[in-house]
Amino acid sequence: MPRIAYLGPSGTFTEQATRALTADFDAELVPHDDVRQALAAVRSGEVVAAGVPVENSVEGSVPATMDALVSDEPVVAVAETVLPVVFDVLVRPGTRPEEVSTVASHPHAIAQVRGWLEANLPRAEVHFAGSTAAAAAAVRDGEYDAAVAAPIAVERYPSLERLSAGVADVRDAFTRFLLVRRPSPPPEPTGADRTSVAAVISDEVGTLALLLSELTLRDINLSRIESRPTKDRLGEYRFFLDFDGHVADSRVGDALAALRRRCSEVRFLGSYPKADRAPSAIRPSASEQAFRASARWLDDIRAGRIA
Ligand SMILES: O=C(O)C(=O)Cc1ccccc1
Repeated sequence: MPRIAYLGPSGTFTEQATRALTADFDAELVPHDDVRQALAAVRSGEVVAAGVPVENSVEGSVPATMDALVSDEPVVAVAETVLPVVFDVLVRPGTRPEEVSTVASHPHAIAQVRGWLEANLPRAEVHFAGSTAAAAAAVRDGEYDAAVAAPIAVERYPSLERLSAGVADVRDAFTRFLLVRRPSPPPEPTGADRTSVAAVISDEVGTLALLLSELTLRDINLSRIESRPTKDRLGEYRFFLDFDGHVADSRVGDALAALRRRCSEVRFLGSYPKADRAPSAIRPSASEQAFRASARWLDDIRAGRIA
């Protein structure tokens, strides 16, 4: 049975997402304390893949995941899923709100319940944990008084109870998760795919604008752009781009080759079916057919076949 790592311990949103991402086959899910360790297990071959949180509709990207994706040996995403995110606030049985002096969770969870905490636990000191379930385990162990956790956590930590359920400052928040593995041929194109890359650009006038133009010119819809310092030099940034299309699509392959020429470093982070399965709208001039026809036309010219 394939072993698949996830950001644990048991009871995280990432566990829920990883179960959804591996629903089609039997897998043994292995919790890891942070994303870096989960990806290290992928890189070493200890597991075949890992489920990791990547971005949230309220709080944006998960920086630990961005950094872990581009450090060390290459890894690629092969699938994504999106989960709605609402939280439970868990306490040891009998704890009353006025007795809660510390509350812990993953930074992304805390960011999404700040308003609720101010209104309901205004005196509680906030602590960050490696994951929502790590916070629940710490409450069980008496380290903190309350945890902001995923709805599945109360089943995994039966010695805790809900102080409040369905907590979220912003209704309809979603988090996107990726299933990541060692490089292998990407999944077949579906017509509704996403491609992720990380590119380091040189510190010259207009480089970012030119990079983006390479996508625009080919009708490629950008769904995310995020920068993180390369950590090598002050002012040097790596841009994480997610855009519609599959590396097997001519327009995407063409754009990737252009990025490779323009950037000092480009890391391909995968082409995989979009969770919403929504096909992207492409003008006829950027269709596969148009790209292939124009390539044939050029080949003909080069071979002296001019009609
Ligand atoms: O800690 C978790 O449960 C995670 O999976 C990370 C996370 C945190 C907050 C919202 C979504 C995912």
